[in-house]
Amino acid sequence: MNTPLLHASSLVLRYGTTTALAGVDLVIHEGESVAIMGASGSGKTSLLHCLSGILRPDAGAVRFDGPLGAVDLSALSDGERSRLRREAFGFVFQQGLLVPELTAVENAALPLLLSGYPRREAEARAASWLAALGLGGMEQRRIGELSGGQAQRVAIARAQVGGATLIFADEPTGALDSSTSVDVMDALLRSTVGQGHTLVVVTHDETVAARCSRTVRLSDGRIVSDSAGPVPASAAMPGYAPAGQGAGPAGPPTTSVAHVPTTDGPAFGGSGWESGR
Ligand SMILES: Nc1ncnc2c1ncn2[C@@H]1O[C@H](COP(=O)(O)OP(=O)(O)OP(=O)(O)O)[C@@H](O)[C@H]1O
Repeated sequence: MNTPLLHASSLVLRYGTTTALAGVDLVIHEGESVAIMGASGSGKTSLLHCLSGILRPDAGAVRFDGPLGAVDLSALSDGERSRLRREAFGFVFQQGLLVPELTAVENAALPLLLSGYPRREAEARAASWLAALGLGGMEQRRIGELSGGQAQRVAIARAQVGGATLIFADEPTGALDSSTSVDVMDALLRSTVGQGHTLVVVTHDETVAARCSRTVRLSDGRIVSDSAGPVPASAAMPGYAPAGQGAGPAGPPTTSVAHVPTTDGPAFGGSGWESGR
C-alpha cells in the first residue's frame, strides 16, 4: 500500500490563457483509491489526463513506477504514451464510451483484440470479466440492450481486461441514479483495490469519495486538501480545512515502456464482485 506508483511534480497545464493546473504535486501509492474532487473547472479532468498520459503538461513531470521500472510520462513520445496507456492503464469514463454496434463481450474484449490477441481468447477473457462483474448471460447483448449500470460494468471490464493494475475513472457514476451508482462503485472498488490494484477517480459525488481511501481536493488548478496528509500553508485556499498534500520529487526519465499484459483473468472467487454493499 505504501509503494509509490505515480509521482506528479509541479504540474502546470494551460489551455491558451486558461491555467487548468497551476503546480500540482501528488504521489499515488499502490493499492490506494484516490478520489479527486473540486468545483467545476477546478482542474480535476485535466489532472486525471496528465496523470494518465492523455495530456502532456506544459511543465512538471509524471513518473510511473511500473512493472518494468520508472517511466517519465512527459518524456515519452505520443506513440509511447499511447502504448503505455493501452498496456498499463485502464480507463472508465462517465458514459463508458462503448461501441453500440458491438456486443457486451466484444466491447470488453476490444483492448485485447487491438493488442493482437486471437478473438477466441480475447472474448473468453472478456466473458470471465463480465461474469465476475455480474453480467454473466449478457455477453451477447448490444450496449443499447443494457441498463446504464450494466453498461458501466462492461466499461469496467474493458478497462481491466488487459491486466491493467492502475485504473483511472472520470465521473464513472455521473450518469447513474444513486442506487445504481452505489452498485457500480462497488463493482469498481472490488475489481480494483479489492484485488490490490490502484484506482484514481474524478467525482463530484461525496458518497463516491467517501468510499475511497483518500480524497484530494482541487481549487483553481491547485491541491487545497488531501486526506493523506498536510500541504504547505501557502497552497491552502480560504474555506478549506487544513490543506494536505504530499509532494513527490520528479523522477529520472527512462525510456522503455514495454509491458506485457498479464494473461491472467480476473482474480475472483465464485461469488463475483457485483454482489453488493
Ligand atoms: N479543451 C479545453 N480548452 C480550453 N479550456 C479548457 C479545455 N479543457 C478544460 N479547459 C479549462 O480548464 C479548466 C479546468 O478544466 P477541467 O475540465 O480540468 O475541470 P474539471 O474540474 O474537471 O471540471 P468539471 O467538473 O466541470 O468537469 C477550466 O477552466 C476549463 O474551462
